[in-house]
Amino acid sequence: MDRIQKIGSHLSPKVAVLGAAGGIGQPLSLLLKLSPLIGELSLYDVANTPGVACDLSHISTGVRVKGYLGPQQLEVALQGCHLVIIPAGVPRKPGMTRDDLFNINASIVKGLCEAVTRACPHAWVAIISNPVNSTVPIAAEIFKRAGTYDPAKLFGVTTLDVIRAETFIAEIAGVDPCQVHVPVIGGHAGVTILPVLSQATPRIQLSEERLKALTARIQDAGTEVVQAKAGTGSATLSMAHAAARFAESCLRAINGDAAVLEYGYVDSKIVPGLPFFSSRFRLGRNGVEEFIALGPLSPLEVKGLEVMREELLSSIKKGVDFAGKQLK
Ligand SMILES: NC(=O)C1=CN([C@@H]2O[C@H](COP(=O)(O)OP(=O)(O)OC[C@H]3O[C@@H](n4cnc5c(N)ncnc54)[C@H](O)[C@@H]3O)[C@@H](O)[C@H]2O)C=CC1
Ligand SMILES: O=C([O-])CC(=O)C(=O)O
Repeated sequence: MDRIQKIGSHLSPKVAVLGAAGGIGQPLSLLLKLSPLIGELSLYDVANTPGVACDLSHISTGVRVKGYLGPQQLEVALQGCHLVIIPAGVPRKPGMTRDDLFNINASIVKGLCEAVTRACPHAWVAIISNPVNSTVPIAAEIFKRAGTYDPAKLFGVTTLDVIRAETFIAEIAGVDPCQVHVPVIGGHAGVTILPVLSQATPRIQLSEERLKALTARIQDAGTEVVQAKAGTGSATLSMAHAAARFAESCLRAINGDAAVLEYGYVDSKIVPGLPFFSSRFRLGRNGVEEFIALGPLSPLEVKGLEVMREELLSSIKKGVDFAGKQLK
């Protein structure tokens, strides 16, 4: 009886993927369809969602799948959602920075977040669309203006940086990536991505030159994929896995697990002067419930934190200014 009540008291969360028919959206939706933590999957895009939803709906798991197409169906798609994941927007081509995507993706994220304020104002929102360093501050401004902002429930997804750092360190250390833990802090673009290699477990002993090279590889890993894909897009499969891992953490917390540790780019006071910052936190039912201190940084990492400051701050300001102009 006790067990039945416990199970019965759990939610069967409804999760929306906005941009569900895209390069990230499709494999992410597939992974979410396989999740035991989800009751309903709401797939929204401006193209091709009926086909993606129909295809996924034939997979024999308990997750109900519905597809929604075009702006007139957006708020219907969002009704009752507990978690909204946003990979909508254009990806990079070789030679572009993530910031080059701002002009198109800022408006897309703004429009989607406005719909969230009307249809599911209490949902957790996880933003994948680049430039994450700016799109998350845009979302925050939209939510503030609507009076629905809960800083504990808005995230930029930086899990891919953590996954890459785990993978590259595992290669060097010759261990299973599952055994690696490494903090990756800051933001999600170039020098704003700061792997804290001095805190990696298992400990890695590398010369300063090799530490710098490993740091640079983690910072430039997105570009490595963009170049390998040669004009057809950026990371999609590894990103889908990363977003599914992040979503699982959110869903565990939504369902009452108060001991979930994650990384994400959030409204933060952890580094004075940087109002959005990615670091480790503990999730609970209410979202981010506790920030984990950064811990001791090596001289190289202290320098990395200083080097990122200007770029991260200017990306945050760009997002806030954009939202301010749009909302006038
Ligand atoms: N945070 C991260 O670590 C990462 C972020 N990204 C970013 O994710 C975004 C998506 O990348 P991909 O899936 O590869 O691009 P994609 O072009 O394959 O897919 C994007 C999807 O968004 C849809 N879309 C466009 N406007 C929309 C709107 N207003 N409402 C709903 N859907 C809309 C498109 O129809 C398309 O299906 C890009 O901005 C990319 O830079 C990519 C990899 C990692
Ligand atoms: O590099 C890109 O444009 C996509 C991205 O954010 C990543 O792969 O980390």
